[in-house]
Amino acid sequence: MVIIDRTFQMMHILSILSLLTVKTVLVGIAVFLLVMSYLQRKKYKLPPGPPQLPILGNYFAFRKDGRMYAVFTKLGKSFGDIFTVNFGFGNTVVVLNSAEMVHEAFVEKKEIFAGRDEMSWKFGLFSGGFRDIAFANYGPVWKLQRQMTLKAFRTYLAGDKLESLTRSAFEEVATLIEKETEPFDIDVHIRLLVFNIVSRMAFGKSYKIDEPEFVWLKTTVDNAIETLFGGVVPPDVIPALKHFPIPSSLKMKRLTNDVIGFQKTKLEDHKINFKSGDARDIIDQLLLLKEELTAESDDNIKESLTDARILHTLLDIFFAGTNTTSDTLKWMIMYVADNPKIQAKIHKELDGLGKDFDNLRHCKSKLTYFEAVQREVMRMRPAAPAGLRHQTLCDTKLGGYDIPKGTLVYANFWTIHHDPNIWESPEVFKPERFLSTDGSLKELDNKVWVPFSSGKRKCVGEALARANIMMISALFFRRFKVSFPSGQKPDFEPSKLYEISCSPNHQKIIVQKRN
Ligand code: HEM
Repeated sequence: MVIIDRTFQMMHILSILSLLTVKTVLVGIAVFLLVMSYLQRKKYKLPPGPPQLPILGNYFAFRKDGRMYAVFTKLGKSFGDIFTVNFGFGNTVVVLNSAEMVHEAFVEKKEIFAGRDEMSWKFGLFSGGFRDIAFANYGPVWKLQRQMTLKAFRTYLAGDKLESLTRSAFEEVATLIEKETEPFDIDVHIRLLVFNIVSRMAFGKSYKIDEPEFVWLKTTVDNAIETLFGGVVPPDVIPALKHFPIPSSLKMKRLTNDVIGFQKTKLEDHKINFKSGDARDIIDQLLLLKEELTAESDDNIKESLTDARILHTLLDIFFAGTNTTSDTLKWMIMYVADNPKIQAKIHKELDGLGKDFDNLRHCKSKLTYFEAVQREVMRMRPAAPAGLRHQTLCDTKLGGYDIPKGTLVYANFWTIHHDPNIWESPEVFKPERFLSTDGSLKELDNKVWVPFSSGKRKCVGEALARANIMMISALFFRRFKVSFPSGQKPDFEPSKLYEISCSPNHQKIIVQKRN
């Protein structure tokens, strides 16, 4: 009896102690963060920002509207071109909120602002320990990996490979669209089309609309984007928590294992049938480049295309390349549907190509109005309106403020694209703003038109994305005419579901085959 009593007493004391420990740890963290932030503010002249709660920072500002760029834009009205904001749990970032500030940081000080945050547990997990392009820090291996990937992309851009696979992927999806006799949501068709182009390019496979692998891939890409960018996971606040079975961390791990497993099968299949002289797709191109690098004596060069790096480059292509391209195409369809005069001009220009339409990649100079429409869509609705976060690689200054080494930085491209000091009536869809009075295209000002960002970290897929968007939309508008059902108000408000992307809400559209 005495032993049982003692045991109960011990258990009671232990449970009180464990409660105290958790409380003490939390209070300790709060005090530590406050002291650190006070000391940092004293030592440096940091950009201003909204008042912050202890631990939670400005967490509640982001709870109301999940869209990061929208919150940045709102804060920018009070704090100007450069400010500091805290997502919570010490996750502080500096936001660049004007064309001047982004240009100074990403272009004039490009080497300093080219870093990525290698402390993040979730980005590290997803990128296999930062072995990809998007999350890896700036350095010689990353540079080479990026160059090799661009080289592999170029094999598609240089010849007719991209156009012929785009045409065949388009034909399959156009047949499905033609079957739609009632107004419908075109989301799944556009995504199927883009997935099929990207997956044919990456590993030579295309899908049917109801094929389980396609449905899985589409859902997984959405889930991964949501999980990766949807708030803080506990191990990113306290690294030791990565060893604990916390639901959000487990979800992240499961998802990562699933996508890595998927790409691994594709890579292993390719290795079995790989022939040096006959590169079938991007995996083969990368394997070929890897073979060439094996003879190199420089370890950095060899390291830039290990199997793990090829695998994670493929993941980047899917995660950074599919939703961005589909969202841009969906916005374009919506803007054109809402502007019959613009649609008529597009049809006239495309019809005027005659036989040249069979070689779209050579028609860019004849499609000036159409190009202006694409630029205007990407200005109005940039697919990644706040890009990915950068990190400074050494102490620097920006806009008169100190930016210490290791500062996390976001650029708000949305504000630049909607700045009335740069664009006349920025909320009006007006492709003509990109044209001279004689109808020729104005030179693009890459300081103010930045859907793909700028500097060292500029989107690696820009050329591929722009070629894809041009060809898919040319094929689409040559074949179809679009409109909104009468009485239905088009919804141009970007979805509030996504933190870093700018996606249209689901809505119905009428698509008619032209004569
Ligand atoms: C309309 C389509 C697209 C838009 C608007 C877009 C936009 C962007 C933006 C804003 C960034 C962040 C740059 C920064 O951190 O400063 C980015 C990065 C990236 N994008 Fe894209 N992107 C598009 C399509 C693609 C495609 C098709 C691919 C691949 C095939 C791709 C691959 C990447 C990669 C790998 C990165 C990381 C680059 C790095 O960290 O060096 N993107 N993109």
